[in-house]
Amino acid sequence: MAIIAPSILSADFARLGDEIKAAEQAGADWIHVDVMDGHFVPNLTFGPPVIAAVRSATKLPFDVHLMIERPELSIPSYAAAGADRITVHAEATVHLHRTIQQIKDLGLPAGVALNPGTPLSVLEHVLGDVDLVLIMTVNPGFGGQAFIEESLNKLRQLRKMLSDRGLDHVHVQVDGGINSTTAKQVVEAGANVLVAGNAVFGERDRAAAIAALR
Ligand SMILES: O=C(CO)[C@H](O)[C@H](O)COP(=O)(O)O
Repeated sequence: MAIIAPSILSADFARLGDEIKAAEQAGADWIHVDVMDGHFVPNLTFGPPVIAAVRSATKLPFDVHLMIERPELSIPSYAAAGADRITVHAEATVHLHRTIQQIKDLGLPAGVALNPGTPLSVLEHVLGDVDLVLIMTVNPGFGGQAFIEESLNKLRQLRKMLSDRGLDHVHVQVDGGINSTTAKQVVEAGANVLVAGNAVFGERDRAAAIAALR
């Protein structure tokens, strides 16, 4: 069964702790934490102090997605703030292999995210080191965008790459434009972790929203 990770980018920031608790009560598996720096993506969200402040709101894992340039400079701060897993963008660090090892050395599962325009080939020599690959199904930066259909081919190719290498245990996560229709499509194409912002926090009944995604 797919892991559902509501993205707090679409939550009410004025009530962030309560929103996270509501997502847990509604049946979420992970809390997806979107960190944006206003440089790598044209939007700015929050950093370690805010994450640390809401960490006690839930026992669910914090799945921290760093949409920031040079993540290697601040990964230890996100770990200290309470990240349970950290995903960096392949496009945002020159030393992807070293950055993955840095996350693993902190005792956390490491993920690599790819923008829609980035080919799977950048994963070729690090695939055996990662716990998760995040296929962005929109261009990162904002919630509420339309799902990019080409992502389905990318997901199928990624699942084949993993299977060919005996790496079926690696999580395949999708993020952007996921709703009850696209959820079915991405799972059929190989995704097993679904990030959803508006499809969860935009709905009054979050439990029904998460059930619909499953
Ligand atoms: O990483 C993100 C944007 O960069 C968000 O997680 C994503 O946009 C979720 O929002 P929605 O499900 O509404 O598309």
